[in-house]
Amino acid sequence: MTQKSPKRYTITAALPYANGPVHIGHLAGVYVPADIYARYLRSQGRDVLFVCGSDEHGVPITIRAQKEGITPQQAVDKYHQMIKESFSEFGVAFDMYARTSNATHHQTASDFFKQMYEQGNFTEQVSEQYYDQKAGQFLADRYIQGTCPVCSNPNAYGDQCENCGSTLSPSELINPVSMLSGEKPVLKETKHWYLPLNQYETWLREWILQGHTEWKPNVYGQCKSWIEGGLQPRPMTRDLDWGIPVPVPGAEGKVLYVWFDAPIGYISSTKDYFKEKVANSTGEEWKLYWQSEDTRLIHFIGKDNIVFHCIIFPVILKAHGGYILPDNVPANEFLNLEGNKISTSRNWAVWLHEYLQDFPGKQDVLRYVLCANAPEAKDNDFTWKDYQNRNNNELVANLGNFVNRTLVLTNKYFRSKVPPCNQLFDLDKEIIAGIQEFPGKIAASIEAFRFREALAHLMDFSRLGNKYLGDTEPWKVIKENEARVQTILHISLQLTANLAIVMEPFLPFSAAKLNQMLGIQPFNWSSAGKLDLLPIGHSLKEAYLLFDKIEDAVVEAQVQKLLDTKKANEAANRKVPPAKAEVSFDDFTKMDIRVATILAAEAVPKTKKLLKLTLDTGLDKRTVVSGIAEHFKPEEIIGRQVCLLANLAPRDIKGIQSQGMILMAEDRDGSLSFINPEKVIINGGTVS
Ligand SMILES: Nc1ncnc2c1ncn2[C@@H]1O[C@H](COP(=O)(O)OP(=O)(O)OP(=O)(O)O)[C@@H](O)[C@H]1O
Ligand SMILES: [Zn+2]
Repeated sequence: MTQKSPKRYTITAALPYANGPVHIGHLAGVYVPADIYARYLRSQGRDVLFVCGSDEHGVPITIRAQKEGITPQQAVDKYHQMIKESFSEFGVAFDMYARTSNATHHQTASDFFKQMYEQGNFTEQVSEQYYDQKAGQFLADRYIQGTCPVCSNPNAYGDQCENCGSTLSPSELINPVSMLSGEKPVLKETKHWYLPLNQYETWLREWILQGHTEWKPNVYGQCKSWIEGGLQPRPMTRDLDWGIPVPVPGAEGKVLYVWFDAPIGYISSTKDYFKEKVANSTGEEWKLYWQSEDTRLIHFIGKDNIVFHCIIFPVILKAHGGYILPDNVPANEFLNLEGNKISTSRNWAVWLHEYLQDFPGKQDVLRYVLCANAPEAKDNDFTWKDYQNRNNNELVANLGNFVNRTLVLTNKYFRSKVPPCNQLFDLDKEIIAGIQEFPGKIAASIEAFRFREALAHLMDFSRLGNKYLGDTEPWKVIKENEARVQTILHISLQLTANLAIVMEPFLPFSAAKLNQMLGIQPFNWSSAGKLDLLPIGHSLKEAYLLFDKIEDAVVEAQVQKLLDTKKANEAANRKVPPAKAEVSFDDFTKMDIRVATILAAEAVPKTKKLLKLTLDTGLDKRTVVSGIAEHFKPEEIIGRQVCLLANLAPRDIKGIQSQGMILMAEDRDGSLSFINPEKVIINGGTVS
């Protein structure tokens, strides 16, 4: 049950997997909402610990390392550093960003497992698994390739066929082959430790289905379908050499399942925080954030992590004992990019580190767009056009415009000193009521994890300010009634100072700039709604624009980058042409294929594709017209040896008689390559 006023908050954001950089899907799904929530609670003066770190174990890391010819540790070092830096530059204000390959985590996860083992929380089960005798190693599903039983794709993996999308198990693959050695793997018995989820079904029903009806419908619905679908025991160990060794007898060569150790990473990260960042830590403070009933634990994740955070990790915590359980898991659905699923392997993403490079100083624009369009209830699409529109029409035209007009007019009429508030009319009282009400509305939406709604209220708050200036027209009134303008700008300035408070969780960089222009130290949320944040006579600092317009060319360049990716992907996916019908050996021997040398080459006038070649075939000198002009310049190919189909019936091409055809191979991108002997052969040498 949600506690009304917890003493402290532990906020976790999904551990990013360290086999690639962070993209906008991760940000919109997890890190932007988590950061807004943590910043908001801090501004409320609550005791908050916001932890994250890199998830560095598991099979995909070992596969990537093998592909790149480096060790798994080198692979995770590279991405951990990159992810950590880009989060920090983007303003994600973690208290701690740790990593699961470090000593604190290994110890914590290992102790966790050991205690559960000793308490008898696991069941042991022996099963047959594929084993590579040459490599001396059991094979994770991803390490086995074979023919898909569904579509006959020869390169299906042990867990999945990427051609037809079928979920597979290794035993279903036809002709399985180990990706480590290329050998045929054998079945061998292996023992694993299972978490008997089925034994927790009644408890999960009570705890979630009855006790947490307030969870988001997408989260509650997924939990319900998992629980009602019948929970099965899940192995918590793997046969692998990268990870945390299973700390029990008879488990040599086995490591903890990555989804056993990763969520414990939140606890290790908390320990690291006190160890590394708090002077004179007793080493015990982390317990308050994980074991004290008056702490509220919130997990921010994307939808594919729901089962791990709502079912498996809570069962682990419950079985271990002594830990609090998540109070809420406000998981988001997925963000897509320009109509397609974001994908690291297909490079279909806007990468955070590239965005930071391409759009320096524009962290808040991306934070704004990702929150305004967050996939809170259903999958959503990011487009560059929408990014540009939201910047130009909302941040520039609404928020930036109001702040700028207020500051510029105050400078112009009152030499940047906060003017007094004089007689109030109904119009002014409405705005004052707005200043008093909006912060509470925004807060309520944030507390309910409705970040899009909160941001919409924030923009309405600023819109109220713009409307006020539009309705009162201080630039006209100044000529006859300076006292009236004093009041208008006084109220507008108080609204601006309030905006700086409520903006901070969403747009921290802009809030800091605004505070600086206002010449004030940041106020916290308890001051929001007040009408005297800026004292009369207080001097403002120089004003500049909070947001700039983004031009078409800038977003077009980003769209072009994606189009280039699409092209490259299409080329990479181009299939080899299907096999032709069978021919007899006699048919083959009818073809007279020979080595020849190009003596001369010239473009065929009025054509784009054709070159006229003169060849020495050993038998004669002859002319061949070839469609390779788009791939080779005449001067490049003179002197080359080629293979020629010499007895092809002559053909008239653009008025030139072509006597034969040279052989070319086509690559996946459509580029051509000559077929020629590996060493120089006499002209006329036969090919068979
Ligand atoms: N497109 C997306 N939209 C929303 N959330 C996402 C998206 N992609 C990943 N996430 C979430 O981000 C968090 C971290 O993701 P993780 O590092 O595990 O990558 P992933 O899910 O393997 O993504 P990818 O395959 O794109 O690298 C997870 O909670 C995940 O649910
Ligand atoms: Zn298939």
